[in-house]
Amino acid sequence: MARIQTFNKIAAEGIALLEARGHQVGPDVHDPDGILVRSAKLQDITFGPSLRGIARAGAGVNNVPVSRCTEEGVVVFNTPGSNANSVKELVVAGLMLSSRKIIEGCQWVQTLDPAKVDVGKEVEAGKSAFGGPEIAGKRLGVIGLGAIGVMVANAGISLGMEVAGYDPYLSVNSAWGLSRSVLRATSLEALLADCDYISIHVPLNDETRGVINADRLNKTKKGARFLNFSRDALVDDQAMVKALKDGTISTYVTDFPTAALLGNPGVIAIPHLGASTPEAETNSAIMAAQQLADFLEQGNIKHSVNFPECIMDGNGGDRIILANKNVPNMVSRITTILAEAELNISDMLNRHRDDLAYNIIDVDQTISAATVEKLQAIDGVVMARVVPGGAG
Ligand SMILES: NC(=O)c1ccc[n+]([C@@H]2O[C@H](COP(=O)([O-])OP(=O)(O)OC[C@H]3O[C@@H](n4cnc5c(N)ncnc54)[C@H](O)[C@@H]3O)[C@@H](O)[C@H]2O)c1
Ligand SMILES: O=C(O)CC[C@@H](O)C(=O)O
Repeated sequence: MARIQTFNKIAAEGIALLEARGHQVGPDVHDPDGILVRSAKLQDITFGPSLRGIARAGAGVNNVPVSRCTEEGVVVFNTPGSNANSVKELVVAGLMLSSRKIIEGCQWVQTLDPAKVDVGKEVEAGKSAFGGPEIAGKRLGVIGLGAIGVMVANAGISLGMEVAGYDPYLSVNSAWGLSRSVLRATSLEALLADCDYISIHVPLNDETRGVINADRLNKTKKGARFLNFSRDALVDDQAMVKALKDGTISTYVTDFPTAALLGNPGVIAIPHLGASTPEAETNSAIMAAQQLADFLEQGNIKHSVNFPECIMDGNGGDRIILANKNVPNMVSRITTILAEAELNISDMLNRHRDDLAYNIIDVDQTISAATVEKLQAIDGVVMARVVPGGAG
């Protein structure tokens, strides 16, 4: 049984999955082995020595201190694609909202006083103030063609738009999913200069922070509509406000309102609703719970953002999981200690990602605490634990 602390409200299906597997789950769980989180910021939280894994029910992990987790041997998971359709649908709504003055028009209708005016007549007389162009035939630029970007690009094609995409790290999987009609933008600047509607779908990291800045906005097509359903800090807010004022950007639709944006004409601020559908919340919670449970119970790693993917079927005996710096001679030092403890290795898997290696080792005998301590003491070992019967 593992102890799993929840941050945020996690969909009941994910909690039920963990409880059905015998784990204790809830917001008040102390000394957790695992954490299940949505958007709560974990940066300021000190993790206890028992913590082994953090599962983010969602795509973005900028609320998790991933580098610190890696140093402490804590595996961080996310749930790629689990909420992509939910975001795509809201982006489609955002395209319409940015084009047609639907929000202003609805707000105006509510101001009409039926005691004083004929509402039907007033609507017909006043509606011309709220017109806006169709999106069909216009050009949509999609920055980042991952789970969400591919769906948005394909939706744009279905809606009769010309679509251009920009993603220097496009995966083979995304390429397979992308409509053949989507054009390839040769650079971010080319996409910005050429598109009437621009939607950004990249993770927030050191490379992408502030990627939409004053310089790039200056090169953006006059009057473009910009949609940000990814993260606030991708866009320089002050530069965006200036671009809205001088007409470079006609509408900024964002799922991440900030103080600097509120009250500025042309801003459509949505309260982070991209993943707020029952379907997405359920998908994300189940996927996060499943991945965390598989790791805590068996040491298997799927969809981690800091550890390599590593999955091995077991043989019913004890299993040791071990993370180490990816330097020469580590495997021989590990296996020497196991041999000295007269443990017979029945199966072993070693995978690496960047500077980190991860091992799953199944043995025929029971592993003692003393052996684990010797493994942990090897210079370069970040984490070593036994998963009792984990190879079962
Ligand atoms: N509004 C919401 O509720 C909501 C929900 C889900 C995800 N998100 C945000 O959307 C982001 C994307 O989600 P996803 O599921 O599509 O992720 P993903 O990992 O499937 O796709 C991200 C894509 O961005 C590309 N990319 C990375 N750096 C880039 C760069 N510098 N320029 C261009 N492309 C770059 C990657 O190659 C990848 O294809 C998440 O990181 C998260 O921040 C928001
Ligand atoms: O949990 C949410 O509501 C939002 C999740 C979203 O921002 C994500 O990155 O997946």
